[in-house]
Amino acid sequence: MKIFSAQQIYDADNFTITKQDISSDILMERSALRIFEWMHQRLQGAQVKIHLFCGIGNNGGDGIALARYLQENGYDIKVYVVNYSEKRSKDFLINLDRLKDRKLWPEFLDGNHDAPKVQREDIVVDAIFGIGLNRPPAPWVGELIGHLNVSGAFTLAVDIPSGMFMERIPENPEHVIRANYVLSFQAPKIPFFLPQTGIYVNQWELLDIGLDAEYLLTTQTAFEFIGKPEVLPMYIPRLKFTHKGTYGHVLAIGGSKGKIGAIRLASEAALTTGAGRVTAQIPKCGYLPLQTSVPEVMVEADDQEDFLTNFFVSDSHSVVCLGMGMGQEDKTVSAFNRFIKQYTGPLVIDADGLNILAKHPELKGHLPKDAILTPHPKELKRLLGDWKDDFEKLELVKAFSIKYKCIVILKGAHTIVVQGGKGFINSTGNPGMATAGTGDVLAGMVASFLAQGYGPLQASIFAVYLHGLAGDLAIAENGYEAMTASKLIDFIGKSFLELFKRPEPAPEEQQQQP
Ligand SMILES: NC(=O)C1=CN([C@@H]2O[C@H](COP(=O)(O)OP(=O)(O)OC[C@H]3O[C@@H](n4cnc5c(N)ncnc54)[C@H](O)[C@@H]3O)[C@@H](O)[C@H]2O)[C@@H](O)CC1
Ligand SMILES: Nc1ncnc2c1ncn2[C@@H]1O[C@H](COP(=O)(O)OP(=O)(O)O)[C@@H](O)[C@H]1O
Ligand SMILES: [K+]
Repeated sequence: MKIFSAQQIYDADNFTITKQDISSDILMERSALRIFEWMHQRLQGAQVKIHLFCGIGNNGGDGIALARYLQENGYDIKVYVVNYSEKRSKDFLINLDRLKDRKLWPEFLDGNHDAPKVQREDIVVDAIFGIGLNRPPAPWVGELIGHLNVSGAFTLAVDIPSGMFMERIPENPEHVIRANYVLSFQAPKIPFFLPQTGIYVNQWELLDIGLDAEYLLTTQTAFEFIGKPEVLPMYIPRLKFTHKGTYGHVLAIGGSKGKIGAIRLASEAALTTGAGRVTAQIPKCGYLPLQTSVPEVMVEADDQEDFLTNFFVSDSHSVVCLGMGMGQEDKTVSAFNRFIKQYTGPLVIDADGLNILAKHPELKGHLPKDAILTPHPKELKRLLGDWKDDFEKLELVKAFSIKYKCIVILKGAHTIVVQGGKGFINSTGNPGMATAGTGDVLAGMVASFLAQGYGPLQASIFAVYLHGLAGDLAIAENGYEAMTASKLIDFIGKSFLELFKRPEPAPEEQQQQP
């Protein structure tokens, strides 16, 4: 699913208005009606107090139009106009007049009076600012937002929480609505997925307001949101007359004394994701433990007891996945140095592989084309240096990916796969996965898909999605706290099966079946 910029949304509006030959207030009417339907379906006429805080732009206009629907259907509402500017939008004014025609007079707030009282059991509709916010709210508006946040009332944000920018972080973190629910028009917005701004969005849902399908389909976006519909077509079915040679050979290089488990997790994950064969190259101390714990993995031990001193890659290996638990001993760094200068095949670099790259920036130029790097935020910082905020971080990653022609899997609550100027934002996963070793599992899964013939971008996106899905299935059985990386591997199989599940048919469809 595409994630549009604010400008692209405005363009989509204009395109739709011209093509459908409608006036702009029709789009506002559709927006308000969709929100009303959503609320009415849940509230069923309940007499809970609904406070609508409306700005003076189109977001406010949506709120004002919604108030009309709520009033017509007998809801107990109170409408406030947050009068932060004299530049009221045309469609806001049209809807304000329609409201007044119904003898509904909003209370105008200008910061000179106490903020309205809102009880815990009330509902707040936040329609103060939408995607048009371009500077921090005036202090009194910010304080009003803060006041609503502490009220404890259920807060439903229209399109985007007020105070949230589309392209930067807020200056005052208290001056952004903390929405229980965001009803966003047509497409999700990028700040919903970044750690610094996603905190304001508890849950979100999309409402279709009928923006032009051709525009939506043909417009290229900087980001995409990855769900099942995007991932399913990537799947390569396994054919009958295939054999283990068909599914590639992953060489997992890493491990050091006390960290052999990292290689175990990556190798086992690679096998469980479908690689034909997996070989682990590890220091001697891990030979017996690895052989006995995962008998399917072939093990090649280094001469050194506690760390790696040599990487041996042959033509039989289709993919190299390295760095997990590897350490950064001088001789390991030298081995990495020799390897990266001559290896040109498919490559996944994780953990200490990334740390070595960060300490020896001259080696970055030797990355093979389409190498896949899987940093968590700390590893990324070592690699790229610091950034101002999450938006700048994304720009830095994009620039890095373009410069080194590599793919960066930026791990987090919403992992983002970056290739060139484009980011693919993952939809699966949960905080239960914030536990040691889950990143090693991901590295093994990416390598596995590469070995099976998936393209580098597809392997990255597919692995990230399935890894999160396995996490979601695992917590459904184990809860968040008891989740471990090993359990995650146990759910890789089920996550494939989940992928192929069809949605339950609706009751009427069931009846029609013979
Ligand atoms: N295609 C869509 O998604 C549609 C969106 N609509 C609504 O339109 C909204 C965008 O409306 P607008 O562009 O009018 O913008 P907003 O309603 O978000 O903001 C109002 C206006 O105030 C000004 N402003 C920005 N920051 C300010 C600040 N800190 N203090 C004072 N004034 C400030 C700007 O000029 C801005 O246009 C969307 O979020 C959505 O709610 C719908 O009405 C129609 C269709
Ligand atoms: N809050 C979260 N929600 C979803 N996924 C998460 C969350 N925290 C961590 N993860 C996922 O767990 C993995 C952790 O990787 P990493 O930090 O490298 O762990 P390790 O180095 O211990 O293997 C990543 O894939 C990340 O996306
Ligand atoms: K809003």
